[in-house]
Amino acid sequence: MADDGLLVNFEIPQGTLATKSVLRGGPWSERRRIRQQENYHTKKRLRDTNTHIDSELLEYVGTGTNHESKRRKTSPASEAKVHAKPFGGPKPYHITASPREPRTGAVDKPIISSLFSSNPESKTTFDDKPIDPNAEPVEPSNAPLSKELLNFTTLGLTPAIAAHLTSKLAISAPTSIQRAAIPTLLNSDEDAFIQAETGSGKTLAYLLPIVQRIMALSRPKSDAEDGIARNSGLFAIILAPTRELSKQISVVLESLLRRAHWIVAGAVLGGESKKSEKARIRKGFNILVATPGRLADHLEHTEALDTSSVRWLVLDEGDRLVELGFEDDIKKIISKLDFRLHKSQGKVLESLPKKRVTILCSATMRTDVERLGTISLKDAAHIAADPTHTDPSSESNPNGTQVEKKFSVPSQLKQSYVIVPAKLRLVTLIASLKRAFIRCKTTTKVIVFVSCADSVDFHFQALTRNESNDSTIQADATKEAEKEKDKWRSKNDFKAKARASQQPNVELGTSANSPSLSTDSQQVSVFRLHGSLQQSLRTSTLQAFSKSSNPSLLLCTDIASRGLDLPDVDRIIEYDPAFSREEHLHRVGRTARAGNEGAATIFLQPGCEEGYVDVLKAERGDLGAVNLRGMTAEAVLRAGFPTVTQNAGRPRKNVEELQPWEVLATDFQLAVERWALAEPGVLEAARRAFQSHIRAYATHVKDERQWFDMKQLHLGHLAKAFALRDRPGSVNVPGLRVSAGKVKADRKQAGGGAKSAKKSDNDGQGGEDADIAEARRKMSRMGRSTGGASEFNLA
Ligand SMILES: Nc1ncnc2c1ncn2[C@@H]1O[C@H](COP(=O)(O)OP(=O)(O)OP(=O)(O)O)[C@@H](O)[C@H]1O
Repeated sequence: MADDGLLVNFEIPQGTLATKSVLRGGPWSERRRIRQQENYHTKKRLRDTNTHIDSELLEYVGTGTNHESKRRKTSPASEAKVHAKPFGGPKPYHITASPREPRTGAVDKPIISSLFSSNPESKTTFDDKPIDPNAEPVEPSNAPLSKELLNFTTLGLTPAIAAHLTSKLAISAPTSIQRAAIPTLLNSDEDAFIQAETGSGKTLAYLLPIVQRIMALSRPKSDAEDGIARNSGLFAIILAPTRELSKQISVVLESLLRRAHWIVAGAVLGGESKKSEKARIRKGFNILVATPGRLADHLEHTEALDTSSVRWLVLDEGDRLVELGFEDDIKKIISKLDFRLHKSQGKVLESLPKKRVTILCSATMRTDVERLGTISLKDAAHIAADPTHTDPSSESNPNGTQVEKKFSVPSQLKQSYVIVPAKLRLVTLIASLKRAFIRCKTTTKVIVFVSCADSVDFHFQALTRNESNDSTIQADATKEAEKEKDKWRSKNDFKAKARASQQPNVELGTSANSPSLSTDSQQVSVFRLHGSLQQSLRTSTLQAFSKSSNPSLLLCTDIASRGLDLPDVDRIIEYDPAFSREEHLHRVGRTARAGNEGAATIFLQPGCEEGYVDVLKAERGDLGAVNLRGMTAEAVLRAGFPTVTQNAGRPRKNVEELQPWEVLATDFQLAVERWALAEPGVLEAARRAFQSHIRAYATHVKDERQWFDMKQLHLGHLAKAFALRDRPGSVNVPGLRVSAGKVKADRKQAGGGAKSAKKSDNDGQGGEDADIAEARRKMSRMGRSTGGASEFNLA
């Protein structure tokens, strides 16, 4: 029926695993002979059931070596449980090995447990109502408006710029936020706070008025003649939190300036040589895009950087700027700009604002943005996409402007949540990716968000592993298990720890093909991205993902959640839920941009995490009935691991060859587990990922810990999702890949929400510390000591 690797769906005849009789009396050699005979017959009976049981499992459930059976106090039958209540489907029986408490002095043995047993039940009731195919499609909320009704010239842009937008950028009508922002920024010198949902075109909303007003400063009389030059002064500074986002803004700006080649824009982003940046600054820029740290540095040390004529300071992704700890840099920048403007006594430049205008941009609104507003804005206008859309929770910010607390996802986004027991997470992820790539006819791009860099690396390896080695690995499984035992024996060896910490990572590229997701007719490429990669790699990886003509998957941390405008992304999978609701909104906002369609799926575990479904429902309001669906893991697995008859693309096979989805999923899981066991580098990556994942889990913002509660995590089950057969308590990977300073910044970055939650805590002690302490407690229970990996590899 099945090959060697399968361990589910076989029936165990009564008495197969009967308890052994206890032998007393007689010579010891006779007792030993009888026990050996009994072992032999037990093995034979199991073989005679006409089923194939995974050999590793067989050994584990009690027919292993004499050494093992001698060592055990409990009988084999008491360790093997026969579960008559499987996960969904017909009622096959599963044999699972129940985890045992570690014995002092004994070598821990790997645990192989069935995927489909002992899983917690979901309390969520799923709406089985099929989607009405004739239902009216939902109007996109971030799409351009009808060009018959409105175009850019009616908003006050010059015909030349409007024509350039149409011919070079294929943009002919403004979006709602552009309709609201462009006239205000063209005609007034007030500070502004631009708030609109993801993918609504906020970048052009502030760039277009700035470019037009600089172009109007001194137009060239003819095409042959230039107006202002690059050394005429720096008029606008745009700050963005990440280098990726700054680069992206630079690209959009450059494309606009093709219409005004005499205006020169540049970028100082860090990660490049300061010397070459200084040389470019000396030549002069009219518009500068920068990351705050690098700009503050240049303002301090580069004399040639003259900011006396700066008339715009744009803070893009304001909340992220604060979250990443740039508040002090921004204060420094603002005070330097104020001082130099004061010294120049505000040179009058016709068409430019009389004073410096600060524009703060964000898709979400929270305390961080309000604080940044207090630092940077004065009497700011609040520009929202739809001014009629006010929320009862709106309140005044410290500048007296009305701010909208409510923020939602683009209306056309199709959202779903899957309730997945911890053990099934990996196979369900694979199933949902297989489904996404097989279903699509054209190039599709999927982004999978996970909580930490180590988890990105492990899943990248798992998805790109060479499956053709699986059979060799299976044949060598016993040998590898022995090797593994040796490694476990030496795990307390200091030298081994030191060696491991010196080479914590296998050499990994940032892109590769995925045999697990590819089919005969289409290759799927996988990319990985996180903050621990070198900047040049990050840039090239993003470019390669954007330009890839294959169906592609980007595995990443929240480093890719903000502002990035990657083309053709059709699906977001939040494999690990975001640390805060705002972050979740930014993540799902990488799809369904500018009126395009998109889908987003979040993985939640049964138990307290299911409470998050209400947050999703509240987020969608009335549209939830159409655009929010709940699914069981079983439904996703059935779709992703289809039996032969379900798989319409392949020729129909004999009935005997049909394999249920549970078997295919188990097959996949066992293959990944064996692969991890067989390769020491991979095993370490899996353990590291598991460890970092748990630590990262503790950084959910305080308000959301009712749904993401460390105490309710089942570590043993979770370990299976990282292909580990280890007892959680024995996972203790020493060594950190990032420096302490970087980790501090990373924690700030990824746990920013937690940080703000802590601030809002009245007693200031707050849940963050308590939860991190809980993570530590859990980890120390897991590993007795945290073994140097005392921080999160989050970035
Ligand atoms: N008027 C328009 N018509 C069509 N497409 C547009 C228009 N304005 C912007 N876009 C496109 O919409 C996409 C999203 O724009 P942008 O990155 O500025 O969104 P955003 O609001 O800043 O999103 P986020 O909050 O995620 O950063 C870009 O690909 C951009 O080219």
